Parts: sequence; C-alpha cells; structure tokens
Amino acid sequence: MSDFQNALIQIVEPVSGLPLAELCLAIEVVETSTSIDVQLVMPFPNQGLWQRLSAQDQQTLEHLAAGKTIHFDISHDIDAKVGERLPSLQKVKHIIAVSSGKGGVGKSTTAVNLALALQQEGAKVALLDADIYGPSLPLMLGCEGQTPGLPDGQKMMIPISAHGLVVNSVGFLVAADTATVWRGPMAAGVLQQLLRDTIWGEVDYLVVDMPPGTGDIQLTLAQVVPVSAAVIVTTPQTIALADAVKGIAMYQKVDVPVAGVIENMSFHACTNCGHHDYLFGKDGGKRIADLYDVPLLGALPLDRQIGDDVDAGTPTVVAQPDSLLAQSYRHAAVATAFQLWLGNSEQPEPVAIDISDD
Ligand SMILES: Nc1ncnc2c1ncn2[C@@H]1O[C@H](COP(=O)(O)OP(=O)(O)OP(=O)(O)O)[C@@H](O)[C@H]1O
Repeated sequence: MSDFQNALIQIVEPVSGLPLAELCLAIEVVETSTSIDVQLVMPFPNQGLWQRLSAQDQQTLEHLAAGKTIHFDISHDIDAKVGERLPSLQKVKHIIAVSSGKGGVGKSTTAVNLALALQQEGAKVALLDADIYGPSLPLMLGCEGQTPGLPDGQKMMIPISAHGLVVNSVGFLVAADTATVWRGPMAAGVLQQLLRDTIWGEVDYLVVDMPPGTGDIQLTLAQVVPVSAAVIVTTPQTIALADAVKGIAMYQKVDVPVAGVIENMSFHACTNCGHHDYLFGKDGGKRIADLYDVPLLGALPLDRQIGDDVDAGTPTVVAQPDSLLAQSYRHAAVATAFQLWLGNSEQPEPVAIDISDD
C-alpha cells in the first residue's frame, strides 16, 4: 500500500468523526503516472467530503500525491427501507420528519434547504408538505399554482418536480383557505392520502415538513407516517426550547428516534466585521440536544439571505451553492444522514479495500 493509500484510509471523515477505513463500504484507488482516482462507496451521501476535509488532510494527500491530480468519486449505498405498509413507499429508504414544537422557528425553511442539501450530496430526495394548515413549500420552491398530474383513470398523483426534488403538498390540491377549516381527523386523512396516492418512486430520503406543535394532530401524524427519524428545529429562545422539548417527548412517546436538533436563527453575523451576535441566547439548541443525548446537527444564523431566497422560490443551497450558509446546510444534511445510518446499522461492515496500480 502506498503512503497515499495509507494516509487516505486513516483520514477521519469530518461529520461522523470516523476514519474512512471504518466508515466506507468500499475504497478503490487507481493510480496512474499522472492521476490518482479515489472511489469511495459510503453508507450515506457525502459528495462534498473533499471540501469538508481539513486543510491539513487535503495538504497531506496532495503532498503524498506528488504532483498527480487527485480525483474523488463518491457514491453511496443505503441499506434501509421504510417498510411494506404502503405500496407507494416501497422504494423509499428513509422518511425524515422535520418538526418544531413552536410555529415560525424556520422549520419549513430548514426542511427545504435540508432536502436540497441532501440532494447536492448525491441523494435522491422527495419532499412532502405535511403542514396541512399552512403549506408553504410551493412558494418556497417556486412552484406555486402547479398541480400534480393525474393520468386518466389512475388515482396515483405524479408529483411536482422542483429544483430536482420530487414534491407534493396539500397546497397544490386545495385553495389556501380550504384546509384551515378541516378538523384534525380530516387533516390526518389528507396527509395519508398524499403519502399513499403519490408516485414517490425510488427515493433515498422522503423529507416531511411536519405541522408545528405537539398536539393530537401531530401525534397522529407521527404515528401514521412511517418515520425513520425526526429532526427537531428550534430557535435559541427559552420559549422555543421549551416547545422543542415537548417535540422530542412526543416522538419518544411514539417510538420514533430523534436524529438530532437543528438550531435556527442561532446568531447574527455582523455584515461589517463578522462578529457573531447571539440575539436570542447562546447554545440553547446544544443544551436540549445534550439533555436528550442526541446530536446538534447544525446551527444556522439569522440571515436575511436565507429568508429572501425562500421567499423568491430558490432556497439558499440552490441560490448560493458556494456560500457558507449552503455549506452549513450540507453539513447538517450529512450529519442527519449519518445518524440515520447509525440508527439503522448494528455495526459498521468491515471495509473492502481495492488498490490497483496501472
Ligand atoms: N435562518 C433564517 N434567517 C432569516 N430568516 C429566516 C431564517 N429561517 C427562516 N426565516 C424566515 O422566517 C419566516 C418563518 O420561516 P418558516 O416558514 O420556515 O417557519 P416555520 O417554522 O415553518 O413556520 P410555520 O410554523 O408557520 O410552519 C420566513 O419568512 C422565513 O423566510
């Protein structure tokens, strides 16, 4: 094994904290006189791995490559499926419920950016707007006014395609003021229908934007949707944190694992000097995560760009893919995917390393 190959397998994947030798399902390195092609098969999508490596790790590999071009080709193989309960979900590997105890904390904004970030990491992603009383995904994804296709004589809907995501929402089906008068069981029925009667197809992650709160409707929905894990979105204010606690407790009650917490509007970075102002308190999300022994998956700033981008129908990870904000969403997306893998796998498979020299 060359020094390059030896260094490569010892590199610690930054999101999981595990060395590539432990994490990867397969590593193949093909060295020619001018290039080194590294092919990694990972148990979750991770196409931004090279950008996330520390400068030191990148320099070490570049130094050992001795002038050869390094090329990373990262694919993933997720060994999971939601279950047989609904035929429409048979090819869906994971369902992620994005939830918040309190309204207005940025749950939908986080859900769309998280879904798009998973897609940018290489996953096939669908998005279901379960926020029956206040569907906002059509607006946030710039596809308001569209209607899912309904082939003649069929009852299965062809979902909307937006920024590469497969999307369905009650917002595509009824006028905005119709849903607000539905009673709880009716709302839950509509959600079941969206899940059951949409052609979701082959999908790694179906991200569900849940309604805010932890009342009966949310509890029913958490039971109806075959959720792999929930992601709790909160802001750092005490009131939001108290509600986030209720959200975690609700999922625990229905035996849905909580993948972790995302703190939104965590801080504000001064546009002049970059100083971080913790307007709503510091480390609230982390304290809740620690309390329930779940990870803090990410912390997103209060940033006008985030709000402007979703208002314009092109969320930040698509509008500004190279920005620090997009990187933060992608980090949170990979951290979520890693937690789903951890929850699904008893023990990491030993890596198969295939090294070939031309
Ligand atoms: N990090 C952020 N920085 C700036 N603005 C944000 C951020 N996150 C969300 N927003 C803005 O805050 C408002 C509420 O966001 P969003 O609709 O995502 O919240 P929500 O929790 O899903 O609300 P609801 O409870 O109504 O479903 C939106 O105008 C959105 O653009």
